[in-house]
Amino acid sequence: MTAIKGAGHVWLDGKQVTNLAEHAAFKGTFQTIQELLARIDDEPVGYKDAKLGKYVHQAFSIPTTKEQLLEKRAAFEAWSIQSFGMMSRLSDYAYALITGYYIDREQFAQYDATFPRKIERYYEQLKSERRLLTTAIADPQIDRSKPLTERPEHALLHVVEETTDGIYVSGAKMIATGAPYVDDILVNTPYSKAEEQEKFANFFIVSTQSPGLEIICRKSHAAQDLALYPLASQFDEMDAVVVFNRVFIPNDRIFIRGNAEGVVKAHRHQQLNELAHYQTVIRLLTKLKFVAGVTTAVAESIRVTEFLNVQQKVGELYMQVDTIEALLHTSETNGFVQENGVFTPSAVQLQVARNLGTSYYSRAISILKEIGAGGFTQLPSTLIERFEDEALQKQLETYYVGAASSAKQKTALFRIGWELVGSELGSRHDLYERFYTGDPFRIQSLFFENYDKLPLDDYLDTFLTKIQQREELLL
Ligand SMILES: Cc1cc2nc3c(=O)[nH]c(=O)nc-3n(C[C@H](O)[C@H](O)[C@H](O)COP(=O)(O)OP(=O)(O)OC[C@H]3O[C@@H](n4cnc5c(N)ncnc54)[C@H](O)[C@@H]3O)c2cc1C
Repeated sequence: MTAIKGAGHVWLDGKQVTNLAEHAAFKGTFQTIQELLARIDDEPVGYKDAKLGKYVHQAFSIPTTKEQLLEKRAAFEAWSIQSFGMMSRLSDYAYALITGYYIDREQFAQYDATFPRKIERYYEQLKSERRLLTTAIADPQIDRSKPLTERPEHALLHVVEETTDGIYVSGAKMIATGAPYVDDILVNTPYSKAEEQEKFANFFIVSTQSPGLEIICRKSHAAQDLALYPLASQFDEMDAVVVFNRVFIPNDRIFIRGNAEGVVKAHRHQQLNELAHYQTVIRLLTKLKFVAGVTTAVAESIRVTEFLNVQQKVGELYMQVDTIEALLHTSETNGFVQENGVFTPSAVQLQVARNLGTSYYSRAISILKEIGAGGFTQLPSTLIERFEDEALQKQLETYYVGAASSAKQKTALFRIGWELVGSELGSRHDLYERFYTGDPFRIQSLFFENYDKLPLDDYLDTFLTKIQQREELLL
């Protein structure tokens, strides 16, 4: 079994956590990741790599046909179903990202001649060692109104010393989801800074064991009791700020060094990487199905399914699921073999799905809240069977019973609902789905920028020509 090492310097509640596997805030998720990793040894999550002679994650496969792409889908689905879509930054996303860079490696040689060789080596290492990887792109929120050139040096991650073996960097990055659990973090910057750009324009991968690298965790949303907190006890993937105090990055992990255009290109590549987005959309779909399933069960448990307004709301959740499913399906059907021989899902539908996801999830949670209503706060603070008074237990069973389910079944269901709509973990997921893919406002403008507008122009021309022809006829 692959052992998770976790990061070196992890800070929670002002204290350094030395043993993640045993710490209450990390234990459950640690176990979950361990179980997911074990599945790489089998299909559909893993495939046998011919060169290595062992199973590696499907995220690393390079599809040349639609069938091979669908094998990837099965792997992404298997991991996300096991975690109900609640673990968003499992390394399959980052694996797909690196696979995308690996496929297009020659494109980046113009920004750094060493890129192809280094990414090739890292891709092989990641695949073979089953290293865990996450990403950290955004700089800390200090004063977003200031143009980059006016931001203080500490606000942007920068090089403080260069040696023949690598660079020392200082500064911070927000946010790296899953940082305490991973071996490496991919660090880039989404823009170019005109002045002294070499200092700021670096794309590298840092080991979480690096001296000077501090992982500053947000408050833990994890819980211990599986029966009371089925989600928080297994799936708090944690988010963290990463502080760099003169962290050494060796040359072989610096993919683009001091090239402003190159780092922006690499960031755009992340924003447009179909294989990585394929994973995110599959994960989103799983999560929306989960919420739709919980909402249906909640509605049925109190039999409000008879009311039209409830039917309409739950129906909206099914439409969300079917819309994302249809987009995913179309991206596969419209997929094509690129010049480099790689079968790629069509990008537009994946981007639409990602963008819809930023508002769909909060809408789904809002619907679940409206349907479960007061039922989510009527839950006793512990399980009915844990009450010390047996007579009261019996009595509560009659009050908490559902229309067609026992009190035990119904309260267990509402506990999941509460975790989604009312817990800290639930709020974090709402925030995550709005922002994980970047600022939705700016991502949508990127969509505008990249959209093929020509067919729309052609349509308009057709209409205008028709009007003109009619006008001429009427003359
Ligand atoms: C739970 C969670 C987990 C995350 N995990 C990761 C991760 O693992 N890896 C990673 O790289 N990132 C991660 N992110 C970060 C994510 O990429 C950013 O949140 C996202 O890019 C938005 O940036 P920001 O949070 O700095 O918001 P800001 O950029 O500060 O935006 C705040 C508000 O101001 C507006 N605004 C700011 N600047 C402009 C501008 N120039 N023009 C117009 N409007 C503007 C925005 O529209 C927004 O409404 C995560 C975020 C969350 C919430």
